[in-house]
Amino acid sequence: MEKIQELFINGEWVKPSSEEYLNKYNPSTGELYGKFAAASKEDVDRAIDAAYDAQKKWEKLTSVERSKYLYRLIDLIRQDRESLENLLMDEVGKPRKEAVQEVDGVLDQLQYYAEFARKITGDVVEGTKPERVIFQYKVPYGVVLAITPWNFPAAMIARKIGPALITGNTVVLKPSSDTPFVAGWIVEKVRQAGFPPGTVNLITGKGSVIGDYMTSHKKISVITLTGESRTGVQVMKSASSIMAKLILELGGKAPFIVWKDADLELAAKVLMWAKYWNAGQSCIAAERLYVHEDVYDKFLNLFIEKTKTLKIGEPRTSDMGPLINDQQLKKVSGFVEEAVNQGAKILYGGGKPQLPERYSKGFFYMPTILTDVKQDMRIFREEIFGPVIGAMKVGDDFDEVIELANDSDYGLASYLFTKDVSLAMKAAREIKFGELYINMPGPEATQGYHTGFRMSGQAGENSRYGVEEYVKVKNVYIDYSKDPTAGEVIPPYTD
Ligand SMILES: NC(=O)C1=CN([C@@H]2O[C@H](COP(=O)(O)OP(=O)(O)OC[C@H]3O[C@@H](n4cnc5c(N)ncnc54)[C@H](OP(=O)(O)O)[C@@H]3O)[C@@H](O)[C@H]2O)C=CC1
Ligand SMILES: O=C(O)[C@H](O)CO
Repeated sequence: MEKIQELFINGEWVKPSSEEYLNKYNPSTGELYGKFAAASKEDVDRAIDAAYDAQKKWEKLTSVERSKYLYRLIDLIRQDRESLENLLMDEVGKPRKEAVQEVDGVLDQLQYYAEFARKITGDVVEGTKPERVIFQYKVPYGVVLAITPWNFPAAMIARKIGPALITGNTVVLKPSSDTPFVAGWIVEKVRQAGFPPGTVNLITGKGSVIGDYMTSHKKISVITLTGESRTGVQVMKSASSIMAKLILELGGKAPFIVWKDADLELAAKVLMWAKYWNAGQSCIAAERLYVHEDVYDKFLNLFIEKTKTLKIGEPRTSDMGPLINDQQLKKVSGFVEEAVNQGAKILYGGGKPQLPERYSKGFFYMPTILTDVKQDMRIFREEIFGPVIGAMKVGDDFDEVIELANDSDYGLASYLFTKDVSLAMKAAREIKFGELYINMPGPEATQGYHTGFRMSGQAGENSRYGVEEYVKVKNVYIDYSKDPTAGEVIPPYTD
């Protein structure tokens, strides 16, 4: 039976008022996978109105009462996790192990935020006189517009609705048009968990069509977007008209630095994760390889040998699946062609893999390694978001390597492999990236603050800092003396 994803507004599954639906294609086969609702502006208004009205009641619950809904949601997801794993393999093309890992991440994040009950505390600060006091309350903003990407579609939703809900905000969720069914699956669990109507609403549809309307809607107080940097720029422009609080988790261009004293086996193994996890479709993926000249050839040969062991194909029986859609496939192959035209050389991969007929129309691309890449090539400047990496040989000047790493419009994740503690601490100080992984793989931990410099976004998610992004500090001043104006400078001043 054809899969259809409807909208979820004020506690009910509803059809789009336009009766219009958009197509979603299976990335492994290129075949039509299902259809999802194309919400109209009227649908958006109804969803935001529902969230706005529900929020007034939701914030009056205690955080413990709100957390009980989250714990019920966690149980419902855990009980039915296999169907979400299957959906991630089908809708995103994720290999089984990564689908299991993502559902673990959903549960871990929701648990982390539910445990913030009773921990969202304000302050009581002394006033300017003995009988004055200032109460600093941490209060919810109101309605949160959560806009999510397709690459970790379930985990990115959990990372937004978790902190938004526990702090007393309500949510309108706009998922990627590449993963509407994962979003629908999670929202159905929200419904089963008994969240009050309007607490969480689902609006599907093209961001390019309804995005500006949603992000300039007067009843929206917070916009949390995970997506491309150019989308973040567009959202900033549109949201400026309502001065919404922005949480922007955007693109990455992670440098992966292998120093002359590195454990090469460890670095190569970690690079297998940092480059091929989710077929390289990750904001923290290694996107630029800088290897010390003394170990360059040895390390690249080691990495190529490991890359050759990867099984490419359909998600349930392979190590690496397809890219998400045909547009991404064209974009990734374009980076490789352009780099070769500019003088880079392909050491391994390039082009589509040979696959059985059923998958021949899937959006697959070979793991690809290039050498002789230059710092000014587009493959080193812009986010590839695929299983492709260019390598550059670097000399013995570590300051220069830090400069090369920081020379990027992006500043999210970075990686360094060295046994020299002083070099590692120097990089920790001088690298201008939100995350530096030293001699280890990622991904970011729920208790780590996931944030980036420059075009990688602003504010951040996860950790207690991520929770604080969803509350505003409200200051209430009280003077309980007999004469609150005693000694104050109050006109008139002249007799
Ligand atoms: N920093 C981080 O933590 C992470 C960052 N990312 C980044 O996300 C990107 C990949 O995700 P992808 O989904 O392709 O990113 P996109 O920017 O294409 O889309 C992200 C979301 O924004 C929506 N959108 C698109 N245009 C607008 C608009 N004008 N107004 C409002 N919303 C809009 C999209 O809807 P629609 O699909 O309908 O276009 C989608 O829901 C990569 O750049 C990656 O680095 C991914 C994961 C984590
Ligand atoms: O890297 C990403 O794309 C997400 O933050 C998952 O780690």
